[in-house]
Amino acid sequence: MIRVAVVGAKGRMGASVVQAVNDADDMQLSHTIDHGQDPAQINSDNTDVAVEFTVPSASLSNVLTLIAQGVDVVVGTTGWDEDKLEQVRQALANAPRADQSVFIAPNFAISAVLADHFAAQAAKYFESVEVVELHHPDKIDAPSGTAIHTAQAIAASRREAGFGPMPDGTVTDGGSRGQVVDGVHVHAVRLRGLNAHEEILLGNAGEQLVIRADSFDRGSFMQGVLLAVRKLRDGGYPGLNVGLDTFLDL
Ligand SMILES: NC(=O)C1=CN([C@@H]2O[C@H](COP(=O)(O)OP(=O)(O)OC[C@H]3O[C@@H](n4cnc5c(N)ncnc54)[C@H](O)[C@@H]3O)[C@@H](O)[C@H]2O)C=CC1
Ligand SMILES: O=C(O)C1=N[C@H](C(=O)O)C[C@H](O)C1
Repeated sequence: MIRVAVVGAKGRMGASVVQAVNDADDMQLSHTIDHGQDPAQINSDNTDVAVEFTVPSASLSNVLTLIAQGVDVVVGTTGWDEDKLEQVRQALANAPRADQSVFIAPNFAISAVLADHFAAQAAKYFESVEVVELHHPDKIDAPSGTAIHTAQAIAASRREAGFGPMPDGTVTDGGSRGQVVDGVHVHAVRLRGLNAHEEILLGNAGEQLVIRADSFDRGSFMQGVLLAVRKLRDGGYPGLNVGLDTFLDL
């Protein structure tokens, strides 16, 4: 049995992970931790893999603690930038176990991962690309971690293809053009009734391609979370890996 700890267990995602682990034949819960409880209770004697879904302001500290405890970590919390990722790499370089792993995914739903992949492929064939993400109104960060990841993938693809900036004649902007991530405009909608959705709009003169991914409920993320737990437990992914495509044949 894979011994799994859940950090952020009382949250929307954490509670879903607790249920998914309880429902999995090859896993058992070792710890459920939430705000105010010490993640250092989790260690390599009682846990194989910790799953972390908390808040962007707490995630790095939790992950560094878990690395020091000798535990592999699957992270779904958003808010990662290059500086934070580098701190994780350095902590892993000094980790108790040589083959220790941290896996971070901005999105564990296959629809979102494929949308991201297809958007990066398509971006080099279109003059204009913009990203719209739509979420439930209880989400605390905007734009979504997924949308930032998508915009960065689109920008990298366009750079590789030798593309310059996109056409945009906007002169006055009170914020309506969204946040510019790596040269790509990203727009965030918050609406009761939604869960997690993303649309990538690609345009040329006289034509448009729309790529859309919809997560209608949190169950959509669980297959990806359990896959990551199993992959880390089986080994072969030492160090820091980012993105569910790490485990997919794309
Ligand atoms: N990668 C993915 O596929 C997905 C990622 N997310 C991300 O996961 C994160 C959590 O999302 P939700 O569960 O919707 O949020 P939530 O607000 O429902 O849950 C967060 C939980 O973390 C707890 N928490 C806060 N500080 C903590 C700390 N220091 N230690 C332990 N627990 C702490 C809170 O008490 C709460 O129970 C967000 O960053 C969200 O964007 C959400 C859905 C899918
Ligand atoms: O907070 C959410 O709900 C989600 N957060 C992640 C993000 O910010 O990309 C993943 C998914 O969009 C749901």
